[in-house]
Amino acid sequence: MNFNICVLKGDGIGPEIVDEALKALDKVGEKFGHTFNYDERLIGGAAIDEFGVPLPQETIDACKASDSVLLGAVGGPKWDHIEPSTNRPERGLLGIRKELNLFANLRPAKLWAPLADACPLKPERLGDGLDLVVCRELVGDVYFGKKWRDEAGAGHDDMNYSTPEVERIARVAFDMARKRRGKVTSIDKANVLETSRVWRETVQRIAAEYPDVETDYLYVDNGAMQLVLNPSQFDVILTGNLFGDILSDEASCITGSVGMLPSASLSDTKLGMYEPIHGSAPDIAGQNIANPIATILSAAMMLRYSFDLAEEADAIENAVASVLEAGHRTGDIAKAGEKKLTCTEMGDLICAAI
Ligand SMILES: NC(=O)c1ccc[n+]([C@@H]2O[C@H](COP(=O)([O-])OP(=O)(O)OC[C@H]3O[C@@H](n4cnc5c(N)ncnc54)[C@H](O)[C@@H]3O)[C@@H](O)[C@H]2O)c1
Ligand SMILES: CC(C)[C@H](C(=O)O)[C@@H](O)C(=O)O
Ligand SMILES: [Mg+2]
Repeated sequence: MNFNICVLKGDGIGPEIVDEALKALDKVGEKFGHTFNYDERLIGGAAIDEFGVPLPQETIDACKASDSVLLGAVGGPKWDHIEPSTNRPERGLLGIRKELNLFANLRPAKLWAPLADACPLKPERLGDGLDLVVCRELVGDVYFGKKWRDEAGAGHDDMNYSTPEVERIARVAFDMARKRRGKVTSIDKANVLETSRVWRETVQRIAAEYPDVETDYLYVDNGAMQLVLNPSQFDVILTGNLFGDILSDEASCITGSVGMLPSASLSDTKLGMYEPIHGSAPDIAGQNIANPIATILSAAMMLRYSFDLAEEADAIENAVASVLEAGHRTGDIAKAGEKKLTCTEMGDLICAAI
């Protein structure tokens, strides 16, 4: 089959890690007889440099015309002077999420068995290990509320959640829990925030439609603590945009590195956007040492969710497992004294294993 993918490499390590994911897709195409066509467009700082805006209309149009979008990362010190309410690189990412109505951000975090020693938690804390999905609402919350400075110079960010916005992401989480271990933990701050009260009341109502799914409610401060004290209690974490951003980075470090966590951003159509959860890592950009696994696994999620190619997605995930099993590591997951592969070498090994 033929698939058209809009490729947004972005900034920093973005181009390095996306190139490895494209190699993996090509390998899958070769093995299973598919053709993946790539339409490369600019976003983030790269788009600011070329077009003066982080999300040019032609990038939006190309994404909408594609079957799916693969993104690296945006941002970096070069553009850090630009204020958050205007055209920062990150606005390009938020903008494309909104344009494509990607309200459901799935961030699976699992500790791959060969990486047990890269996990910072003591084995007794890990219990049955870490295998959870953060189901993060992605187009609402304080991210998309009005932002302004008043005359006194105070900053304001409006935080909003409507009932329909919570309902649709809650259904995604409960449906997913049914296919997994049957548990949803909804994380909010309902003891303080009105948005979280709407969140909790709505989740409670949707939970009643899923009596077969166990539902738990935690305040986010406790949730953050539970994640490191007893991570195996979590199956699906259902949470808002801001809390999901923070909790997913926290979950990622239990897996050994933020460089291991992929994500799928989904709407109610098949057109999704797939990206690692990490950023553009300016501290290591241009050195060919970034871990490409999160991006390669994001490409696998694209095959699974946008293209319904489960066997092909399995081929990528099994290849990652076998490369880790054989002891190959990039710097972020290597132990002291272990050989550190380059980004390209890791991509090559995964392709060979596919
Ligand atoms: N989705 C995105 O595009 C996205 C996500 C997060 C941050 N950002 C942006 O990226 C820029 C840098 O942000 P930051 O430093 O807070 O977070 P970051 O995720 O870029 O980096 C945090 C740390 O993790 C390391 N790291 C990240 N990805 C890695 C990988 N694949 N392999 C090895 N190490 C990796 C980095 O070297 C750094 O030490 C900022 O402009 C931020 O806004 C973008
Ligand atoms: C860069 C930023 C806008 C983004 C977010 O906060 O959603 C990032 O941190 C992420 O996790 O994808
Ligand atoms: Mg983040």
